[in-house]
Amino acid sequence: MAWNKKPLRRKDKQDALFAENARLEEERARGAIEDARAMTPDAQPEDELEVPKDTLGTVKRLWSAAKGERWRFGVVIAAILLYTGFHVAAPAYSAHVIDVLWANIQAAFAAGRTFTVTWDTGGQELAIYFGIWTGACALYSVQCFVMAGFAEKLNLSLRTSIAEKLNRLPLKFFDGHKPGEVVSRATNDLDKMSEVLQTGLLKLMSAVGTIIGALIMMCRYSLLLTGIFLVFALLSTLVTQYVSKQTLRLAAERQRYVGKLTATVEEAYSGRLIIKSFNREEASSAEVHELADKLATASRRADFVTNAISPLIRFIIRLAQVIIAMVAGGMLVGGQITIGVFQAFFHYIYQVSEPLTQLSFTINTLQNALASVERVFDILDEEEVEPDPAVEAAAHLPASVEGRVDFERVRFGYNLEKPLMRDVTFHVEPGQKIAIVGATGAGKTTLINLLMRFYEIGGGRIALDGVDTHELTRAALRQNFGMVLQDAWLFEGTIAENIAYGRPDATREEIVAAAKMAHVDHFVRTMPDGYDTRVENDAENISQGQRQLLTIARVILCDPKILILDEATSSVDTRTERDIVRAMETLMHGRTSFVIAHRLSTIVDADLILHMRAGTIIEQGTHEELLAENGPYAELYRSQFA
Ligand SMILES: Nc1ncnc2c1ncn2[C@@H]1O[C@H](COP(=O)(O)OP(=O)(O)OP(=O)(O)O)[C@@H](O)[C@H]1O
Repeated sequence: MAWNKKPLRRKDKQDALFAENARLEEERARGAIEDARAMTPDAQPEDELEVPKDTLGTVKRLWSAAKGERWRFGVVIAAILLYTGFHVAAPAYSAHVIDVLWANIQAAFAAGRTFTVTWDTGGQELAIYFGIWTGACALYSVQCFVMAGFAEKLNLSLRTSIAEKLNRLPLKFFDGHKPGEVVSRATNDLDKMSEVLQTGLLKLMSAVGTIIGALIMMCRYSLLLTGIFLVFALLSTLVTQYVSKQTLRLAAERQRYVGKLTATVEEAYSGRLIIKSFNREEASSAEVHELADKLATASRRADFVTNAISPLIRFIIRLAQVIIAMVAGGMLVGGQITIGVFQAFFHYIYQVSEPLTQLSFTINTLQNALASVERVFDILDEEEVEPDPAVEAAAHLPASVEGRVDFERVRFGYNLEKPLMRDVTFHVEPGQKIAIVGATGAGKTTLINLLMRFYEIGGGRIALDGVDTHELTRAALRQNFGMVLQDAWLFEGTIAENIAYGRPDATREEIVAAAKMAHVDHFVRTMPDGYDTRVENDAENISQGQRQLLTIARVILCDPKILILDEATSSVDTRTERDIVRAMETLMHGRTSFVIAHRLSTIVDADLILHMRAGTIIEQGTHEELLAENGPYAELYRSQFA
């Protein structure tokens, strides 16, 4: 079912058309809970451990998506190269500075002078050293700033592509994907990508450059010391690799519990009335407590591994430093290295070991982000609706549409293997009222879906005023229809804006006139700010019946040629129901109207009744004709009114 209709609970319970409502209600409730679960941002814990299916392909595609912004990436690379050069040069130059200072100090002591730093006795070297670090800092800021621009522009362009793509996706796509899933692609996945580009990729690139440069310098100073360091570095890398896998696994476990707990709390919140009415409060809060306990345990483990393990890695590096200090100390005493080189070597150890400890974690995060990007591309690759014909090639409806509708041998199925409609034919004259009846799942909504071209037919023809709807643009077709559904959709905005949704240029007078015709003006005036009252918090303060009246006003304002009404059968009071019926009658006057009828009593005056079963029209005619035929409709009618 394409529309999320509200459950039907009415006095005429015996109505055979709605025998399955309870089951439907249950199914819808279940669907809503599943949707809520999918809406939880962290509902896909397995994301944490995901790797891309095609790393190279995804990177290439991301690169082509960055067209127009690649220069920024070029600037980042140049800044990283220069930064790495400065960064690696600094310790080597510091060795020179210390050796110069040390030589000057010794010379001053030998001459019995007090040593002071002047431009010629080390000042010049100190100034250059300061300049190198200032340059490194400046280049670091440049790469962060430009990379942020690159990542956010890329994010924006992909997000825009998704937003445009969603408009071109067929409804079939939305039937098969939970809303939370799609929202998560456009928000979480893209945010993850830009965050990782800004931190992870940047870190990775400058880490690789620094590690290579520093190791070259270390080898130039001493192969022996570098060898000792590499043994320990290898050990710490293995530990890091193992730990980062554990961290991700534990983080995934934590996210799984966060997801479960959020869904359970949401479920308990939305079902609070039912929970209370069945006295299940204790059971409900026990479930929440149990999940909260599990979450606390999972969080404790994840935090321990994340926080307690890095001292272990540092310990391995410190051990390396102690051993290197002992060996290097011997070399210093033996005159194989200078004091400046001694301290510079330790600088390089720091420069290599810090990024090394983070390298495998950074690589995991990058892979994870690429997997997110892949999911974004998956949406962008989804099959789109058949494009509209070009405006000049499209057929045109007459300037004044009359509202004649023809279904000719229409065939359709939601999936190719399972045809639903095989041969649906009927003819509607302008201004007629057509009632569509049938048991739940008979295909009433589907008929409307096809008329509005929400789905494409598999065969046959649907015509409006004799023009094949397939040859029209969807916008040209749909502008002739007004729909009033049971699930009256209001958005966050004022009441006036909600009424004027289809005609944002409508004047206040027109809005009020429409509201009066819909019998909702009185109610609106009782609201705190009248027509300027904001509909917020899912319109909880507006009853189901009032919402429906507001949507009727919305359609009245658009003055469409053809109406589609899902008869009001929601749990509204008798007076509101009378208002709705009257408002609908006003609306139907002089227009072709399709009414999805839920009660046979309201359709006896219809010009044409389409009785549907299993996707097919099994009978059609006026009420009298169908009674005279004495078929299934007559039987149904007699079962209700006998
Ligand atoms: N989006 C969809 N994807 C796949 N199958 C669908 C979809 N919408 C409806 N169906 C199936 O098509 C058949 C007709 O459904 P439809 O919603 O048209 O019935 P209906 O007569 O409007 O029912 P109800 O009175 O309960 O609203 C049902 O078997 C339903 O399960």
